Amino acid sequence: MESPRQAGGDPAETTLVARSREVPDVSFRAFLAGRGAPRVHWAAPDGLEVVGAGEAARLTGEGAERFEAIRDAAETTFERAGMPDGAARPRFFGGGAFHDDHDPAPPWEGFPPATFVLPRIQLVRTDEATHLTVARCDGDEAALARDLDAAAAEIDDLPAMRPVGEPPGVVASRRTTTEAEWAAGIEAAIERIEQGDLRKVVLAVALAVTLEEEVVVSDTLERLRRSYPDCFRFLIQPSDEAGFFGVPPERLVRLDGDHAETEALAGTVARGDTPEEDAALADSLLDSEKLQHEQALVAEAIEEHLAPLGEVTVAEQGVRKLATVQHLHTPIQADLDGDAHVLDLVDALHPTPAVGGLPPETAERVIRETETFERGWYAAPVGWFDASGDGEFAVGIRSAVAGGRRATLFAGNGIVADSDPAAEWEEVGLKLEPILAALEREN
Ligand SMILES: C=C(O[C@H]1C=CC=C(C(=O)O)[C@@H]1O)C(=O)O
Repeated sequence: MESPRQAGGDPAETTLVARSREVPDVSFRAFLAGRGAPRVHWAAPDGLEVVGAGEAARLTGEGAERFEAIRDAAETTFERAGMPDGAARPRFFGGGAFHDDHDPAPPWEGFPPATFVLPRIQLVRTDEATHLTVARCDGDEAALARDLDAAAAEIDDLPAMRPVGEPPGVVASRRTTTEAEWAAGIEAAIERIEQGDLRKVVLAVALAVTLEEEVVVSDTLERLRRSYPDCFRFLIQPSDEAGFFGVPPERLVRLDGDHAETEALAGTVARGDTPEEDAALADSLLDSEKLQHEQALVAEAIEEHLAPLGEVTVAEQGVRKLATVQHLHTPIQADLDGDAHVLDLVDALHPTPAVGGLPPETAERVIRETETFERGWYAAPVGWFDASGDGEFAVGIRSAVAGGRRATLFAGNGIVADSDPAAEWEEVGLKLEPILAALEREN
């Protein structure tokens, strides 16, 4: 495995310093628009919203131990740091690819198997206040004080609101898998399930979209806020060429001290056109043996992975309603026995059978053999961690990678013994629809 790298040199030889101050609330998209890559945007359903730009430190890892290596390097980076705490504390933002041996070929240029950036400038909004935090990795406190003054002056000049521009418009869109290939893949997976060497696999499609004009990814994300109000929103933009963004309804894990929260989200039906139809569809979701099985495998696997780490509590199952689909949803919590870093939990949980399958190794092999596109960071962990190892990660679904006049959207479905290829083809369409709509112009 390649060892993790840090901008500015070896983590052991850098001194991270950071400083913060409260600032007036400004438009986070205006902040992003005025700065080059790398850029990040993170918004969680609990109200935390962060934008960051520039790179005080970057950690990159490869191979099966990519997250462990990043955790170790981050601990060294933070060891000698003098830093703000509370909401304004510096955070590393990033994630990894679905497969740990990912090769960053197009459209994934700039997205290695795992990478995290600690931004030079970070703006954090909570329910209470907005804070500006600046960071450097050369230990130069005097320069840091000047950075903070300069960044605060720039923030002062930003507008409180920024209108969302026109969508780029869609010229053409094409699934990179034909319906016949899709059906053949599903039938082959079902055969393996019937033979007994596979229990479930999540197979996905990519939708390649050609845009009329260059996409402004942060505006696209803002448009999606309306269709996905209670979801995560993220943007990871390592270069000006491409940004990975999404509105995942699914938390991979959140760690706060020794308390971890996650969830099993799987099993899908459409939304109804009327409240009655919607409720009937929700009932059919709850009553479906197939969909209950699909989700139970996810809940059981999560429980199994967390059980050795502490006491696990599984809450009651409910229905999670989104713009075009509704899912079975079970919140899961764990009170951990020992000290853990959120990246340890990411490592233990990814990929859950909501995006991979069971047994995990067989499912990953089937995914590689069947899918006709590169998953890249789709369906993989994306989020942040701080100096104490706390953090939060979403599962990078309901997502796309976009830059210039090109976007690639992704969506996948859990396949079990009684899956029907035609119904599954339609279901991926429902999952792709909101992001596609955020790129389209109204006629
Ligand atoms: C893999 C995806 O969704 C997962 C999460 C919820 C429901 C799913 C399903 O019903 O198949 C998937 O497991 C995706 O949106 O790309």
